[in-house]
Amino acid sequence: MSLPYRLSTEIPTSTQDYINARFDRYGVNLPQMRENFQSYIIASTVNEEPNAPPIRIFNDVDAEATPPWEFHYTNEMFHSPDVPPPVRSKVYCDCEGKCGSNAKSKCACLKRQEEWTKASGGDFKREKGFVYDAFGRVRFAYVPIFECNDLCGCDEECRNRVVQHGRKVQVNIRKTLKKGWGVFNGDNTIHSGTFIGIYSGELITDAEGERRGQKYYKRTYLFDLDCYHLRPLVNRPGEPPKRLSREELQRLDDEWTPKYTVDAFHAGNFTRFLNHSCDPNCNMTAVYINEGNVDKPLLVVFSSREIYPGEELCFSYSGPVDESPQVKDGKETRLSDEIYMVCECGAFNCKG
Ligand SMILES: C[S@@+](CC[C@H](N)C(=O)[O-])C[C@H]1O[C@@H](n2cnc3c(N)ncnc32)[C@H](O)[C@@H]1O
Repeated sequence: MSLPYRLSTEIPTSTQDYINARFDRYGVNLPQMRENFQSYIIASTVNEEPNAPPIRIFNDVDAEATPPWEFHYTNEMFHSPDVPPPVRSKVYCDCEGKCGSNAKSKCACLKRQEEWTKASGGDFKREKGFVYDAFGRVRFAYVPIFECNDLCGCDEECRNRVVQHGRKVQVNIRKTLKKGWGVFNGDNTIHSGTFIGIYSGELITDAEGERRGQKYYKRTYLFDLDCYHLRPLVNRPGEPPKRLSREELQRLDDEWTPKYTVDAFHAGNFTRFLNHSCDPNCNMTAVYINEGNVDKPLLVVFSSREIYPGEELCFSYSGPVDESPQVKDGKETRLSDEIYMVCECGAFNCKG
């Protein structure tokens, strides 16, 4: 069963075109210009996340009024015509009220979550139940999350519905000294495991991502759907996930190429401004809601530790920080395509 979706050819451009045609007026660093950008963000997302705290824009570094008006602000995924349309997940539960997460529960969503948690190689004694705790925070990282969906019987208060309820944290977009624009925490501490935002944008094929990667100069907004949890499925499409040994996973790594990439250049939300850090406080997790195609999870940003008011939110563009470095021709290489000559994250363990 198909799901409603929008094509990348439908990305709205009228607001960007309007502002850019009047750049002499709108390019000036005045409070009014920042307010226009803030209002544009609210207007673009008010229907899907009416309770999301407003995002503010700050620049005390230079004369740029706002981030460039080069993208459509959205939390949605716009599909490139050569990416398969979304298909509805065949798994849903018939729970009433909230889904139970104990051993007696017959919840189909819980069963699927536990299968994937197990296959992802975690400590299954500790990592039982839904990934979210009673406060909607992630209990263990690097496990794909399968939320309850539109066909499930449970209510909106079910603990297995977090990303679908939208952003609750207050974040700001602020110009940094050396990394362009970045995302900063607002006035409240963000607890570890909190949902921050969906890395939304254009969903394109890996080949198109490679092509665009060659063209982008200095800045890139490309992120592969390079999900570790999908590796065991490489030779067994459509089958349930299976726990594999470390050696088997290593072997599968060689055969693995991600199929899709998210490009947040033309469309995206505040997460497109998240910079890289070698000592990150956020991570990216694969989350499924209604999508039944395991190759097409949402890339979702969660905090990975407590983040204090005013702190910059960053994640590691090279994947989990404790992942062993890739070595090619005797040299350590990075795993992703970040475009900058020198890392300016400033972390004590910065790899440069
Ligand atoms: C996804 S964008 C992040 C938002 C970007 N700062 C902006 O102003 O639009 C990625 C780009 O930000 C810059 N960047 C991110 N992290 C960086 C870092 N640690 N050091 C230097 N540049 C960084 C690079 O230009 C990179 O290609």
